[in-house]
Amino acid sequence: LSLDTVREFLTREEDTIVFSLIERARYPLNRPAYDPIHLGDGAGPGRRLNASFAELFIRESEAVQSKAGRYQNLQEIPFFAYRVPFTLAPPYNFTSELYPAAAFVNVNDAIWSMYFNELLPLLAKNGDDRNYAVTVDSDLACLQVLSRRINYGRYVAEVKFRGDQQTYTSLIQAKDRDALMKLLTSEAQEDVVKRRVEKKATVFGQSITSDGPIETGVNNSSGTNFKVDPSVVYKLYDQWVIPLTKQVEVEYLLHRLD
Ligand SMILES: C=C(O[C@@H]1C=C(C(=O)O)C=C[C@H]1O)C(=O)O
Repeated sequence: LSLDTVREFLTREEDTIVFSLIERARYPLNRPAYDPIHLGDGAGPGRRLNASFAELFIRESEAVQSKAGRYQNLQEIPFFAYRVPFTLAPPYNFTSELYPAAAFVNVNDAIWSMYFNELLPLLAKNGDDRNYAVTVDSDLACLQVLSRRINYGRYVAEVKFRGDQQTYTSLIQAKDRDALMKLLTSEAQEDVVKRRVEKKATVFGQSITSDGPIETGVNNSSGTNFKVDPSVVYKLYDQWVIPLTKQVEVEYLLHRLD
């Protein structure tokens, strides 16, 4: 584990993030999939479940993946807690570079509300095609990769801690969040990441034909001809992905000496 290898991991996740956003952007907003489910035949008051179709779909999907051992790998953190035994696959002992007492740190609740309340309205056009299962399956793919990328801040923090144990130790002992945040921040690196991910959205989001040049998109600065608006991807990183990753880094460090 080195700063180069953790940054390579984050760079590769950008590809998965851009493609998962492209998939979600194929479908309209499909609002009813996110409203609390109303059971009943319309004759009586019915029964209002305290969950939406999206939430039930994600919970059930995660439960299957939990049984299959997905969350044995500490890189993966579910949005819901499961007590289902891990029974669908042969046991495999994942090793982890994380400090055990800090490995639990995650910001999945913040990712969940950011995704549904802020990002989704920017990604999907208004409309309802009733294609709810494939739509929320694409939401799940987005949520899983965003969670993996952002909560990977634990690994980034571990590397930074090992690289400068003395300075980090005194700031952790002083519980000085602001100084920790400042020490782990690299504005130059953040700028590289944001510009690269925006460029990936312009490259991956073009329509490819067998003949003729690839559309460069230079005349499409509004983003309307791309499968996902590159400026939305830039904004996603600028406002949410990077700040949340750094929040994970700080929280992890605060538990690094527990
Ligand atoms: C992840 C890192 O830590 C911080 C967060 C970054 C990010 O989320 O992309 C980039 C630079 C740092 O400010 C890093 O240094 O690579």
